[in-house]
Amino acid sequence: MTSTASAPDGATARPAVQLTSVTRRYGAGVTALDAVSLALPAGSFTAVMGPSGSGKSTLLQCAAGLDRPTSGSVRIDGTELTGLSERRLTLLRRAHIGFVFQSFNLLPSLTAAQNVALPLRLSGRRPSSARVREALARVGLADRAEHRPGELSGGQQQRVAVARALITRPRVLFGDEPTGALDSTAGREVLRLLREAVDTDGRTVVMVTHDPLAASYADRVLFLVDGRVHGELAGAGAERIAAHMAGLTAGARPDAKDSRGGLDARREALPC
Ligand SMILES: Nc1ncnc2c1ncn2[C@@H]1O[C@H](COP(=O)(O)OP(=O)(O)OP(=O)(O)O)[C@@H](O)[C@H]1O
Repeated sequence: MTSTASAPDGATARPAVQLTSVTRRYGAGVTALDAVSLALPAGSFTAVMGPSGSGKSTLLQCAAGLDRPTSGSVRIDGTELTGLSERRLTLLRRAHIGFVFQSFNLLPSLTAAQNVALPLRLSGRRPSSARVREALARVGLADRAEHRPGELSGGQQQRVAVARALITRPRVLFGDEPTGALDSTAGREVLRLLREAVDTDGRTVVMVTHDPLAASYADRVLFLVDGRVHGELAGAGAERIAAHMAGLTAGARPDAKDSRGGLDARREALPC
């Protein structure tokens, strides 16, 4: 199944993320992704849901260039990832991709400011302290710049991770269960920041989640079952998303296409 959507403003644009017939096999027996095709417009927020083992993390890892598909094509903003050398792939990831993990992945010996500056330093750039301060202020942590991760709450650490992921102004921000280790208040704050990155800065966000409430922050939810895209919801609230998930895990196949009110016009399918 090819899953596509129009750009939020209705204009036809090059997708920020495009997978064409991506298959990822592990050994002979496991097909984690099975010929997945999708196109995510720039400036969109997509959530990926599905039962455990359905291939969500594999999809994210392949789309972000952290894993290589067995076959198929992955493009970020038009650049083909498959076939790039490790070095070119690393450079592309540093320049164009941000990643937020469930477990924050901050370096414990560095301050919040140093953690946020790290991606730019790894790219050989020397970030100005003003830019780092601004990134921390954006996530509400201007006064915590000199604190180390161990001195911050989980929610604060994840907000540092969001600032770190956004400081390079990436084309695409991938989140693998970014709220999975947080309480609901801290999780909402992180989701608000992701939403703001899309709405204010035009970033593209792709987030794996098990939580229907988290998924409801997205413009669109893609559902995976057995390594295949198995429908989507656009502009749906948490209840509707939860009902859809319940149908999937119960083996039912609810109507895949759904949308709500004013969002309809922005969800027209495009050729992939
Ligand atoms: N390195 C690996 N070696 C072998 N099989 C793997 C490997 N990584 C993932 N798999 C298998 O691929 C399938 C998809 O895994 P994946 O982690 O992408 O699923 P998921 O939907 O993210 O699951 P969960 O919600 O439980 O995190 C599973 O059957 C898993 O066991």
